[in-house]
This record gives sequence, C-alpha cells and structure tokens, in this order.
Amino acid sequence: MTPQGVSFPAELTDLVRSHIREIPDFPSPGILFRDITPLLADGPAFGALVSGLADVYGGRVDAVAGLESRGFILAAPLAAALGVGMLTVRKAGRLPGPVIGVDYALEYGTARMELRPETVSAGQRVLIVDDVLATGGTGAAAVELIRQAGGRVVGLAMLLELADLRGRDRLDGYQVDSVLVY
Ligand SMILES: O=P(O)(O)OC[C@H]1O[C@H](OP(=O)(O)OP(=O)(O)O)[C@H](O)[C@@H]1O
Ligand SMILES: Nc1ncnc2[nH]cnc12
Repeated sequence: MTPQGVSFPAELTDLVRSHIREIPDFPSPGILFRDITPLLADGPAFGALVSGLADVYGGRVDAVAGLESRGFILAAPLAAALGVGMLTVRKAGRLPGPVIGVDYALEYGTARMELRPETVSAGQRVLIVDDVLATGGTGAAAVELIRQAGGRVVGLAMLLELADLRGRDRLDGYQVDSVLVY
C-alpha cells in the first residue's frame, strides 16, 4: 500500500492544540504528558474533532479499531459517525477468548495488546485510531494484530504525534495521519 496522507483543517489542529494540557514528569520523571481531558470535557470541541475525523475518513473504511484505553474514546464516536463497527484492541487479560496477542514496549513500561480475531472480517479495511503516537509500539502491535486477524490496515489516525520519539518509523509503509504534531 502506498501511504497517502490526509490533511486535517488548520482550524481543527488549532482547536486541539488549545485544549491539550502539558504535565511534566507524569506518570514518571522525564515524561512530558499530553493530557487530552480538557478536549474531551469541552463538548463543542470534542464534537468538532469527531466530525472532522468523520469528514476525512467517510467512505474509506469498513471498521475502526480503537486502542485501549484512550483510543477507545476517539474510536467509538468515530465508528458511530461513519456507520461502521468498532474493533477493540485491548490490554492483556481483558478480552474473553479466543484472542491473539502481541507484546510491545511503551515510552514508559511494557505491555501486551490483544484482539478477538473473530471480530475482523477477511479483507476488511480497518482504520486504527489512538490518542497519542509516541514510540509507535502500541500502533505497531495493533497493525500486527489486525493483519494476523485477516484485516487490511488502511491507515492510523492519531490525535497527537510526538515526533521526537519517531513512532512513524515503526509504522513504515502505513499511512499515519496526526491531527497535531509536536
Ligand atoms: O506510541 P507508544 O509509545 O506505544 O505510546 C502511545 C500509547 O501510550 C498511551 O497508552 P497507555 O498505554 O499509556 O494507556 P492508556 O490509553 O490506557 O492511558 C497512548 O494512549 C497510546 O496508546
Ligand atoms: N507523553 C505522553 N503523553 C500522553 N500520552 C502518552 N502516551 C505515551 N506517551 C505519552
């Protein structure tokens, strides 16, 4: 697949930027945490974000995969707005079986993501959605899971991208669209 990025309206990017809080040394020393809760708490801003994403991806995807847990908050309303199903990529031990799993490293700590392969149809065009692209470990794990389950990853939509952490490099060959890049 040739990655062809989509562009989000500048007003949407500005709206998101103005609703993100930056917290130094959370959840551990040296991490600058980008807090999306002010954006979620602002109804018109959150609505504009979901509408903006739906405008861009409408007609292009058959399912939206949300990555636990903050990715769920964005993926669920987007899937509903697009009229497609939502796939839940969950942290280890949360989904009843049968599941497939992939281990990965985070900016802070390690984790394992799981997916119920029965929720994915063969060849389904899946958009992966998450709030933050940092090292790319979570996104790469999700790509692997969707692929193993028989889905076709058409891209990854990220609310925020922390460019210094080069997560995009781990997603080489996939379309990665970020509303706001730091
Ligand atoms: O690109 P990466 O380095 O993999 O990091 C990005 C991931 O880290 C955060 O999730 P976290 O595991 O902190 O969980 P949460 O969404 O449950 O807060 C964030 O929501 C992304 O999913
Ligand atoms: N710096 C950060 N802020 C918020 N969420 C994150 N997930 C991974 N790194 C993060």
